[in-house]
Amino acid sequence: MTNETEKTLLDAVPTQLFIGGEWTDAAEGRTFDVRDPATGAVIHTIADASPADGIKALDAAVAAQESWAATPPRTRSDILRRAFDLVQEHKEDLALLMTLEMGKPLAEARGEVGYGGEFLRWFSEEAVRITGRYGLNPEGTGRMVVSQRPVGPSFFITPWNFPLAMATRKIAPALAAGCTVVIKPPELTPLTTLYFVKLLVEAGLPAGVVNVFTTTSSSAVSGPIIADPRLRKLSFTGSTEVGRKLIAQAAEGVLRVSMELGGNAPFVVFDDADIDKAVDGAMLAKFRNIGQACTAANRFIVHEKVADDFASRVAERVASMKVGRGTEDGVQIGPLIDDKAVAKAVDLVDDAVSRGATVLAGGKAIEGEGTFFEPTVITEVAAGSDILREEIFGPVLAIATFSDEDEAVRLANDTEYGLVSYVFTQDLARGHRMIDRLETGMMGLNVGVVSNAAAPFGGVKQSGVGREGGLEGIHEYLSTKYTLIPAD
Ligand SMILES: O=CCCC(=O)O
Repeated sequence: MTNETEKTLLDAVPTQLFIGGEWTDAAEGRTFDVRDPATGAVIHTIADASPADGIKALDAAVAAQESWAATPPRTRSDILRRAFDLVQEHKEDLALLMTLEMGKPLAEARGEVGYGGEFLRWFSEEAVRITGRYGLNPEGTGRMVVSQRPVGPSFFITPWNFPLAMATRKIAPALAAGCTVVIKPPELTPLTTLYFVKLLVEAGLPAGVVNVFTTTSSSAVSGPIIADPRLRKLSFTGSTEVGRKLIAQAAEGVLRVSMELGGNAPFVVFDDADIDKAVDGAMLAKFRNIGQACTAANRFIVHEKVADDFASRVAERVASMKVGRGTEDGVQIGPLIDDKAVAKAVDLVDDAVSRGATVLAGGKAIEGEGTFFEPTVITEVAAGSDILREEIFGPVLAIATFSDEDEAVRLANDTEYGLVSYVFTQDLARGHRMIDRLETGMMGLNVGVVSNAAAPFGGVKQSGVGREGGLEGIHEYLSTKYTLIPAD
């Protein structure tokens, strides 16, 4: 059941597609329900786009591309900056909306508004710093001009776990660079994007520059857009399995792609680590977003001399975590996104236990309303356990041990993923060695969260292609153009 505040907020969320600057029904007026994972109750009913609706969204983005690319960078920057201010003004609404549709605790949802909003501010600052080069060629016969052009109409498929930040992390650099956008928010958490787009319009975004469709038929609607020769760029955040298929589809049109895919982050604790800091870092790296982050620590690889101490300290913290609907005071662990996520956590824990792991805290799904799983610590996890190989995406902290640095590196790198790693050591030289030796696109050295709008977010190996955020982020939406002009 929703209360009056929640009802008023939900009533303010658009229920239609946003195409060419107009809110419009889906073909044949089709709709679908959005549910609160904490209760299973329907909280909103919104438009369910067809493939034809998707193509209309692309038509609008294509029609707006030339004028948006020609819009002065300062104007693009000002719109993004106003959008940042509006996000701050509507912080409480956006946070509550994310908690309602995704389940994360309200305090964390507020944190996401801060994080997601920063991409708007950062790229409002980057929009006016797109530069080029000018110089004489070596022969002295020509002047070489190197400039940056917007890539063109871009299609975004965003995930359910960070409903605001994953949208702003893609939309803001695209707009800053002069690209128009079609975005498909996730079926499970579409409301935040719809609400955010209302704010973009209020910030002065011209018609057709951002177009949104919501749908229950993701591949059927996305496929024709990706196959359309007018599209220039595809950006996706989600699983490696889906990303691989999208890359294959994008290859047909030789599209630029940015892929932020799965992770299997190692969290390595050396015997010289400050254990208090390692425990604090572990709580963040594991339980942020109820463990449902691609950056979540997946494998705790702890030196055998400190493993018992580390395990008992995290287990004590975990046992006292409050579980409940994210809107309740003091809740640290909300529901998982759906039944499948709960079943996966159950299977991974059962498999590890059947191979000899010990449960120190939690360990089970919570019976009753909603999709809750107890925050869990398991230790003595044996090599070969599924939990060391698969992305958990839930509040389960699994500990295995090592005896020397080479073994720690071997275990940490023993995965096809390479998004982020976490290392705890007080030995500076060892920390530097780990930066070189761990095969990940990002690393936290004595810290449990690395995400920041000013930092290049992305992975190596099967964790993806490209970087979002930082100085690098805008270049995903720019292509380099070289022009030669005779010198005389
Ligand atoms: O789950 C992916 C995004 C996580 C983050 O931006 O910190």
